[in-house]
Amino acid sequence: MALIWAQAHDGIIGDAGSIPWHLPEDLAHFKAVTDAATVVMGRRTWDSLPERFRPLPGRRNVVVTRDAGWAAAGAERAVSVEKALSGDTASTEPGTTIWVIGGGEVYREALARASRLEVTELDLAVPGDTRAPAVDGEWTRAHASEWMVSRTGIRYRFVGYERP
Ligand SMILES: CCc1nc(N)nc(N)c1OCCCOc1ncccc1N1CCC(C(F)(F)F)CC1
Repeated sequence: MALIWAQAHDGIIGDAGSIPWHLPEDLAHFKAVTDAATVVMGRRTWDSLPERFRPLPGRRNVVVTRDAGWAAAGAERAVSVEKALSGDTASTEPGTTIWVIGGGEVYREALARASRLEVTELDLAVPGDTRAPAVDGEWTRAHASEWMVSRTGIRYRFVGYERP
């Protein structure tokens, strides 16, 4: 299973339930990487999705929430990341990756079982209340693009990590 996120300086990924920047190139990257896969997200991330992307088109959407009464059109519910990964969700066709797409709590819960990280790094300092999980020494960097400049002027790059 893999995690994908976009972070500014200090690992900031969100502020008050939304992403405090607009980086169109990252949306395109996210769309391309997670296309046709199964995505697992926390309920707050589900709520943060723009209406037209709820559910994320062309993907199985699994929402992690302890609220047994929660339901939403286009979403499957799981009580934990563990259950989301081991339930019938995991029966997605072999070879398709399960992508954990946010937010902070779900990343932390999923990291221990992840073998791949796709991180968009933004050269941007913004205030935020949510941080990406720490990427420690167990991870090796599998790829890193050169720094690019977004049409919005933000410098960014795509970095991938792997571990056995
Ligand atoms: C893109 C934001 C993003 N970037 C990376 N690298 N990793 C993520 N985990 C991630 O957060 C996905 C869930 C939040 O997503 C959005 N939050 C606010 C506005 C828009 C979105 N997107 C736009 C693209 C859309 C499509 F279906 F086209 F992919 C899905 C919803």
